[in-house]
Amino acid sequence: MTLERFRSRASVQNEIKYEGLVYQVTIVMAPSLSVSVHTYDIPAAGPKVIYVPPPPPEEEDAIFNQFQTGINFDKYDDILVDVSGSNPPPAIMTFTEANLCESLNKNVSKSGYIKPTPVQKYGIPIISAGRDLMACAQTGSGKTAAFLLPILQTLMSDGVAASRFSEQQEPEAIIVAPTRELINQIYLEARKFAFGTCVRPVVVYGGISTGYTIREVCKGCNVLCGTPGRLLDIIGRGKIGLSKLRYLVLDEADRMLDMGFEPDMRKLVASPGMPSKEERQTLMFSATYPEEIQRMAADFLKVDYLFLAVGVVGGACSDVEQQVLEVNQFSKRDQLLEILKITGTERTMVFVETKRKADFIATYLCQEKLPTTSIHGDREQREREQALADFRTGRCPILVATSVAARGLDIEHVQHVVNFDLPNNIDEYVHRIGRTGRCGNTGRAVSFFDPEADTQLARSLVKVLSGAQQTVPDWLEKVAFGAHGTTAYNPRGSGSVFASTDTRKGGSFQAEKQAPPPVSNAGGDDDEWE
Ligand SMILES: Nc1ncnc2c1ncn2[C@@H]1O[C@H](COP(=O)(O)OP(=O)(O)OP(=O)(O)O)[C@@H](O)[C@H]1O
Repeated sequence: MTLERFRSRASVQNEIKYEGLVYQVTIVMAPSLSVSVHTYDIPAAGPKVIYVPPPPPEEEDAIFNQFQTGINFDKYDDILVDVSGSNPPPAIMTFTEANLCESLNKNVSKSGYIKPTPVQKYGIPIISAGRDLMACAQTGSGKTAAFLLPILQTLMSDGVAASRFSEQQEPEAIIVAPTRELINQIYLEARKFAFGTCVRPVVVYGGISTGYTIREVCKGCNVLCGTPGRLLDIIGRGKIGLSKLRYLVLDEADRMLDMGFEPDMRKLVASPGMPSKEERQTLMFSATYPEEIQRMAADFLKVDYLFLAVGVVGGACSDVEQQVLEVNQFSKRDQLLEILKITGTERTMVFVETKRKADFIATYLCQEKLPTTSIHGDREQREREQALADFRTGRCPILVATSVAARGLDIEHVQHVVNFDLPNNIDEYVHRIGRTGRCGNTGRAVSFFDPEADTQLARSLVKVLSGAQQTVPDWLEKVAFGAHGTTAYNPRGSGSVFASTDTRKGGSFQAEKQAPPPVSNAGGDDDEWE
């Protein structure tokens, strides 16, 4: 018998999957024992990702690089706030009342925070009191610190410290967000507030080397920030234990629970060792909460969770001047050029519907000698991070983006947002225009409304514009209420009036929307997301 024939009969083959590779181990039992190992990439995961992102800044100045508050920062105090649910703790008015420990207080001051924003005034004591929370506050109004500060405060006062000596790390907090760039931003915020303490945040997301990610986790991990896919992967590999978990935070919670991510979130809470919702604290934050998502969110929260609404749930930030132009498909490019010629080197984000279009428009603008970069789900992670860095530094003051950049990104000096293509649901619009007008600064958003494609959005657009005290063009009102012969609904009727929309009380603002969005919020490009 030849050795080959013997192998086929008497060998044992085993496949071991580890760090993005399949190790195919062949053990031949006789005539002499031999072992061979072949490796290949796990096919489903595509080519092995070897990108290791540049290390985060170490210098204090860069860590505490501040986003300057704007002239309207104090106007946040005028926004109506509603907390629903039983026995909410009283709000705090100052950071001093938050009783933060010395290091955290120092880091808050070094970040340039002088007084808390409304979502912080109400959110911090609710979280410190151990309550579950669903919080809704407008874009750019400080939701990240609203959950990070009370979590870090508890971990610091309990003397939690990262340990390098364990193969399996057991974080006290897990934070999830829908995109790589956003979770990295949250991680950098956590790292800033934890500066000089023993609490160690770590970030895990797709598109970077798994081996590198695991090594980072194994250096010690108290606050694990992750996108769902990579988070589940790391947990599945046994690198993360959940027995010490106290906090589970869903940022952009409505997105995390829509049909794109809901299965992953359910998998996460069903992971072995995950404390039940009664034993952990679950916190959800977003600027938008469709009612059907709120109802489903209750599955993840304790029955007595508190609902915090700062202003109108799903409302746009009124520091953004919104303009809607009627533009057909074929004149969009010329209109864009006109706008960009006026805005000059001011930082502008241009949102388009598809990845291909993002490349196409970015190339077109570069040919027109406008320094432009782009970000979308088909670009490699290295390119995505470079694009964002070029935009942040102003090297490329124009960023063409798909939905992947719509939520959460906090980039200073973004004065303009252009919706080259409108998204197919209004919540996505609210998030996109919220990339400007942040932290009390003013901004401007121009949207191209193509009657051929965008009519279904008209009514909710009118509602959002009037809710943010913006001028509603007559033609848009006609499109919204004329063509389809609707009711005596008055688009300006209730927009400026505060309306709480805790579904447990029965909603109002969201309920008035025409054609509620499908349960997916993703916009056109679902594979943009983690
Ligand atoms: N109390 C404060 N004082 C000064 N600046 C603050 C304060 N709170 C937050 N900021 C800054 O405001 C900016 C916006 O905050 P953040 O990104 O948390 O907003 P957000 O509400 O999460 O927005 P989005 O809905 O777009 O995710 C950040 O640069 C943050 O550092």
